[in-house]
Amino acid sequence: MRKYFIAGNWKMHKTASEAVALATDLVKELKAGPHKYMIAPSFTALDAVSKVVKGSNILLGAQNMSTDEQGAHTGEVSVLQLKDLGVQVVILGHSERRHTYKEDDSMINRKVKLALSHGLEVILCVGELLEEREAGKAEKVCEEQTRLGLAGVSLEDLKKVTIAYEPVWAIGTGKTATPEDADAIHAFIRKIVADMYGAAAAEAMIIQYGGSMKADNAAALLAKANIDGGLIGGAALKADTFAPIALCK
Ligand SMILES: O=C[C@H](O)COP(=O)(O)O
Repeated sequence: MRKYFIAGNWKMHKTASEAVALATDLVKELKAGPHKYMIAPSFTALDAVSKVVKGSNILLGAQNMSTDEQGAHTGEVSVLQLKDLGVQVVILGHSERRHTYKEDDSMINRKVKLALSHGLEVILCVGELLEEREAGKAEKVCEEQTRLGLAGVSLEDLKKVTIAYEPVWAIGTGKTATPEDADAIHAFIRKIVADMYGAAAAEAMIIQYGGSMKADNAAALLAKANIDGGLIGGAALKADTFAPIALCK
């Protein structure tokens, strides 16, 4: 049986007490789960959720991080502050950060390198907009975001990186890439990683799919050779919609 990396990105949902309730349910439900798991609550709930997942098989993730270790960065959260709360994984370059908050590849790359230098795992998100897909540029966009996001990352540190392919037009829209289309982009991203780091590193790279992944389409997506897990938004907000994905065989 393949071992997948199933991650929940709770985005800007849930108060701390709601987050604790969901995390408590998930610790119970995923206890014997066969896969690797992560949940990423809002910054405001990290401390409380950290105490719930401690000692469980669920890693604690953050949804973003500052480019700098400390300093005059009003409203930002640093890698040291995340580590202080027990965060083990950080999602970087999510399309909502890229497109709504205008984070560019060089900023994302600084964050990737800073997180890795402090021993955090990174989920680096890449993915094209609808107009880019329609213009035949999906591969070009994913290649650029992968190459620029990973620039300067050593082969050793690459072991702590997961790539999440999230076609922006599929996020929160109910539209999912077909398993075949998603797999083709995943295979393409793997080729880029092979070109940058060699075949063994590319083979070992976990590439998650994200974009309206739900219990009823997860199995078909995860059956594809190049889809190694999921980064799940909407369906991660309830135990009874997340657990069936997380426990899939
Ligand atoms: O980080 C998660 C993705 O943006 C997917 O979100 P979604 O499952 O709500 O489409």
